[in-house]
Amino acid sequence: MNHFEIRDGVMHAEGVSLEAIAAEIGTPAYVYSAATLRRHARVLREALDGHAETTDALIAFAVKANSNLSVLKVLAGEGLGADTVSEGEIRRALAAGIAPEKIVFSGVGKTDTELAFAIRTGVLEINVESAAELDRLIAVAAGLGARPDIVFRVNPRVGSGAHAKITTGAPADKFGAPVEEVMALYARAAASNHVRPVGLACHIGSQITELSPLKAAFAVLRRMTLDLRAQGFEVHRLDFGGGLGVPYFDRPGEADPVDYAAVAAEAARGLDVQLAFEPGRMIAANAGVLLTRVIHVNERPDGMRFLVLDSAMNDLMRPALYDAFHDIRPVRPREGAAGPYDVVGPVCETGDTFAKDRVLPPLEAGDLAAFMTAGAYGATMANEYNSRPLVPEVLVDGDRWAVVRARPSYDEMLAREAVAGWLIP
Ligand SMILES: Cc1ncc(COP(=O)(O)O)c(C=O)c1O
Ligand SMILES: N[C@@H](CCCC[NH3+])C(=O)O
Repeated sequence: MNHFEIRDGVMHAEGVSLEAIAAEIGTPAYVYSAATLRRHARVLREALDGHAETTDALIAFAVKANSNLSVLKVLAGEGLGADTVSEGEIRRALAAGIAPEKIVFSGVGKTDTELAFAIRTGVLEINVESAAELDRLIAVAAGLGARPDIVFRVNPRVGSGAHAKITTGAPADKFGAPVEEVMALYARAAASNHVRPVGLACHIGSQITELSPLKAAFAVLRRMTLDLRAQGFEVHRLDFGGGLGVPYFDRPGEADPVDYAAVAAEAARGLDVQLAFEPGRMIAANAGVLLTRVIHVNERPDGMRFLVLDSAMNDLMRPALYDAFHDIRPVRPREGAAGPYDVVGPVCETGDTFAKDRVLPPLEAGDLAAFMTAGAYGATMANEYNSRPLVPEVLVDGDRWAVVRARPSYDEMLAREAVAGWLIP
């Protein structure tokens, strides 16, 4: 079921008209559907419940995809944990009521301060990505008299994802340690009194629409588990990462969570391990839209036709960064023939182009439109370039809605800065 649909001629998020939201808080604004978030969490949980190996798996939502406290709270209510990559994300997960035992701490460059924070918090596991990090973690844990559980993130040499900038498992990617290195690091960690190696992790990329690369990566972890056990090491946790793709409506084919669960279950068969998954996009992407208004249509004598929106690359960076496709739909569709537009924002960059030659239904100055599939890596990647105030976020839940991140006023934006004392006469 789609929770963003046209009713009485206007697009609604669940029971709330997007026109009503725009009238009250202005545009641009992200709007999330709590029902869609819950549905996606349940779809994955039910798929995992289909196999003995995956039934008790931890679903740790990748906070980087959408870190809004209300979104995390909705997902915490569904029993999800959190995959985090910074102290800030751990703090967000905790603030949303996610228990430390459901928090995974990943990332290629965790600082000593962040590692100490994670240890003191008592997170489920720290995913170690390199020899350099292992050494620092051992020193930090020794200083605290602690012995955290760690999992090694393997770079399985299987890269996948919709764009070169979002693969993470190819040999030259900065993520994870090569298989042979992990085998050596595992022994080094097991010999330390300050970390306890308990398993392996991988995450090979994002917006993955075919299961074969995931299957290959999971098979690497399976083989390593058997090899490590044969050497007498304990391996009881496997973290299969995230990466599952979603429909962006430009091309067919997202991976089916039921098939995904089957692939994961097969890889873990007979291993008697505790599994974790770190989905981000799959949970949040289609649970959000970016609501925007047409500033004007610039029809030039040279034939170019620009649809100039009040949202820009600073609000939704994916098209500029990855040439990503986002479906653009009128909030109140008009009668008339569709036609091509170059869809742009007001930021002073040629790259501030959402789509070129996109055939869209008629749109006029003042009309509202929605970027679909914007609930993941939208608001979290937004910034204030061109001194455009940070885009606000709204959560809809049935007939209720609330602003869950307010648009800063210009005064608030300026108040974060200061003029150095010596510059004031
Ligand atoms: C370690 C890790 N886990 C999980 C994710 C979430 O990925 P996705 O949103 O594609 O599911 C990411 C981001 O790609 C990641 O780097
Ligand atoms: N931010 C990216 C995906 C990277 C995921 C994080 N490793 C996107 O919007 O598609």
